[in-house]
Amino acid sequence: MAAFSFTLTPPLSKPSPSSLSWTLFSLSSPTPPHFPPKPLRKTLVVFSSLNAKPTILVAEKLGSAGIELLKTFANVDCSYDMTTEDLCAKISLCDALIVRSGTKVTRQVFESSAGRLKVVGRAGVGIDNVDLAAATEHGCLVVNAPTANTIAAAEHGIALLTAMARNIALASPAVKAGGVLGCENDELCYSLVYVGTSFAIALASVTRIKPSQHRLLAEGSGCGVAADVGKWQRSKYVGVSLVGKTLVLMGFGKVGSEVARRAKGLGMHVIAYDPYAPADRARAIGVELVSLDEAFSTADFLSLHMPLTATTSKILNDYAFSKMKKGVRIINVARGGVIDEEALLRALNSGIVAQAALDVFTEEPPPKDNMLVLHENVIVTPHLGASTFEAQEGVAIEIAEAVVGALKGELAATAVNAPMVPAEVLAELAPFVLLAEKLGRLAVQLVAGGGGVQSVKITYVSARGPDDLDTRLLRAMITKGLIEPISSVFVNLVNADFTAKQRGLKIAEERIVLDGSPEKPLEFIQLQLANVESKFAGALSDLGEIKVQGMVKEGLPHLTMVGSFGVDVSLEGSLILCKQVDQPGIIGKVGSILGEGNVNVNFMSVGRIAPRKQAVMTIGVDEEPDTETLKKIGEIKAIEEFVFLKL
Ligand SMILES: NC(=O)c1ccc[n+]([C@@H]2O[C@H](COP(=O)([O-])OP(=O)(O)OC[C@H]3O[C@@H](n4cnc5c(N)ncnc54)[C@H](O)[C@@H]3O)[C@@H](O)[C@H]2O)c1
Ligand SMILES: O=C(O)[C@H](O)COP(=O)(O)O
Repeated sequence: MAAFSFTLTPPLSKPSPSSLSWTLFSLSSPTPPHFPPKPLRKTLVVFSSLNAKPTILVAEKLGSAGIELLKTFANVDCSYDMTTEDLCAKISLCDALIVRSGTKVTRQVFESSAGRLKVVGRAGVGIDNVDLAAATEHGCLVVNAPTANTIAAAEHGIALLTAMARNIALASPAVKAGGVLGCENDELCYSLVYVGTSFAIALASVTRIKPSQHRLLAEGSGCGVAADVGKWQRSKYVGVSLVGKTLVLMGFGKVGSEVARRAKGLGMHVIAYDPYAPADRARAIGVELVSLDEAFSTADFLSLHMPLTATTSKILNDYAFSKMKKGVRIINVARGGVIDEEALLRALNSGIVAQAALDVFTEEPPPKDNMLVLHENVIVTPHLGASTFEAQEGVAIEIAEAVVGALKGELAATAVNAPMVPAEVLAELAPFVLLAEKLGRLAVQLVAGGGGVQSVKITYVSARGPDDLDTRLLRAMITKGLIEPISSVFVNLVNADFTAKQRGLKIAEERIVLDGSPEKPLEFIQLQLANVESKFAGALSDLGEIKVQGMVKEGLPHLTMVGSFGVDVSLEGSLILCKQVDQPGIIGKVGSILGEGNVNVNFMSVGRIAPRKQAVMTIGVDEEPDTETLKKIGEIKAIEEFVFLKL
């Protein structure tokens, strides 16, 4: 009697949290997610909607062009000024969320989304208001709009620099209060902080105060503005020149570089501290990259252009100020948190820092009694760096395209928490991506016990050098294939590595370079699962590991090896693996049983050690055979074991 086993488990389709679900490939027809689309599309992470439009929640004001673009694809809910509670309440009804810097997208938001939120779009650069770890853990892609507000931010940096150097923010309201608005006894007086049009800064605050309160307020707050209203004080507002002065840029990325170009045009000597910036890019702009100590000790003006990270947090602190020249001037259009605000206040009061111009604050808006904001040598704007009409329209379009693209499953070029794979690389890798997932699905179903695997070795064999093959996508798809069939989690490119780690799945990758034509990115992929029992002994290698191997033929994934048996079957539909003693008539017998069961065979191949010795027969089937049909196959005498696998 033949020993046989067959599996109708585990279930491969999972309940979706809503009618909208994510798969890794777009569905061209409403077939179950485990059936691959044909032809394969160039997609990474795909939002598949069988019948409903996705819903996009826009939580902060976005340029109209972006909103219009979103509306062509989705239901758009523009709800501004929501509390955290409001946001958490709404989010489980939304597939995507778009924010600027004013909304904190916390872990609570992802948890409240109950798996529905698939894309967060940050309409701007800084993503410090999005909990990226939580997004990744929830398989939510985060995209940003990193380029459209660069120039606006750089212009704002220059505006603050020049406005500060020439006391414009202080002088302008003083003149206006006396000469334009008037400042009569007991009349209410408006104090406008206005930076000249030539520097593209508009208003900051409007304060209604009585003249009798001016001096009091000024003395109490340390702010010179109110006390000086109505005065034509030409000697008080003498500034400092920029030409020949050293401007230090902390962070030499997109904004930093644009500030550098402009500052050089003003005749400044520009140097930068940025350990990650390429020296040749700096040289091309005529900027020298210097050490942190040199940056601190040589600056006449120091302008911040780095992201807020654990390393940059409070990078300007007491130590930093102690290294600076007396009279240094600070500009911050990056993030409030890169400055230790209390240390800056001390440095201003001690005279080390002569002036500061701040667009961003640790807490936004800053509390009313924030002593930095009130300091007479500090000028402020309410996070206006990106706020030009042009930048906001650009950002809105950039983020709308990114979010819609991500929901459609297109490559997210501005993904923040997933690998960005260039489109041409993706196009080439697409069939291998499908192969990788199929091999993972197949391998895990060969494991006895349903407990999954603890370690997998992936071998990529290619004629290309190891540096020419980006395996992140392939690894993610193998992980998806290994984990999804035995769990209820959805794995995608965003959360694959995290999910593997969380489940204790160790992944070792090896690349073998073959002689041959490097036209194809890969010859084949092999998976080996160690320390597991198999429900199909024929899949074990000589070393006792489950081993499967596949390649792409004519654009389609093929299984080419099971254990030590060479086979060749297209990885479509489902698969029956039979181990038998090679002899005439077996293929016919299995074929007729399947025919009787109305199961269509799409591929068949036999791999054998030698004629009349043990062989593995692989049969690709379009339909799932019923239990009776499988039982009949198992009863064929020559068949030692067999397994049915859903791909
Ligand atoms: N105020 C605004 O409205 C506004 C507008 C746009 C950008 N920003 C902020 O400006 C900053 C820069 O934006 P970007 O578009 O130029 O970003 P970017 O990524 O192009 O550049 C950031 C640069 O900082 C460098 N950097 C990172 N860590 C560093 C460290 N420890 N020390 C020195 N340099 C470091 C990076 O190497 C990179 O070159 C970000 O914080 C962004 O959020 C603010
Ligand atoms: O990081 C950014 O892009 C800027 O800080 C702009 O932020 P905002 O979108 O809130 O203006």
